[in-house]
Amino acid sequence: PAVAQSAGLPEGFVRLRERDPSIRQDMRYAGPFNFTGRRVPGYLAGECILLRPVADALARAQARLLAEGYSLKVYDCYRPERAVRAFVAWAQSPEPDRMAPIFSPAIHKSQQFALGYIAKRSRHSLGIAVDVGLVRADEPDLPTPREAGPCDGPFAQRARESSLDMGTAYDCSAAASATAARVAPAARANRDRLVGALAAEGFRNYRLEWWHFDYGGPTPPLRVWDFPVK
Ligand SMILES: C[C@@H](N)C(=O)N[C@H](C)C(=O)O
Ligand SMILES: [Zn+2]
Repeated sequence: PAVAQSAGLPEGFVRLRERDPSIRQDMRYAGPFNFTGRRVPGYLAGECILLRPVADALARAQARLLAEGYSLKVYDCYRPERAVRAFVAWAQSPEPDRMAPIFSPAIHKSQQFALGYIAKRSRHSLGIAVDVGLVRADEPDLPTPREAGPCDGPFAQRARESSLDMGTAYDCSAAASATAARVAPAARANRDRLVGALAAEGFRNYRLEWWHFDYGGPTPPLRVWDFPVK
């Protein structure tokens, strides 16, 4: 269904909450529980913003999943370009990586871009990419975690973000995050369900990250954006 222009956003963008309030949101870069350990520049609010056709496609995938007892949960959507610049500065800074034991147990932050876990020209800044996980539709909304064990460790010790085991926690810079990596059978089934529901609506998964999807359907002309998330 058509929705009115989202107030304060450039034409063509919509707040996902207005398009589909049933999709859960835990926008990690708007607070300190992410790999940088700080709120990321450009995120003034924990709001998922996307180009309208992308939000529409996500809402269709959500309808598909709700019918099976599952729900989507988004962690990042449109990403201002200044946030990407902040990721580059973070990776290059000599400051110790306090969050490494949680988000990147085996790699140094200076390797993040070369290994493909963060992009210098991210499709998130075009408004067509989404970081999204799967939860059970009947599980209570979990608060943003404040601490956690290693993201590729045992399910019970990882960040508490879903009752479903996805094989790693969100934003885990580790080999087990690759969508086709060998993971427990339940996690394999959960990844397959997520990829299947999104692929059916035009999203392509990024092979190194089970949670990252780019929309491949028709959109308005694409460009890099830097308006703040609010
Ligand atoms: C940083 C992570 N959440 C992510 O989105 N990675 C891809 C590669 C990106 O930065 O576009
Ligand atoms: Zn992503």
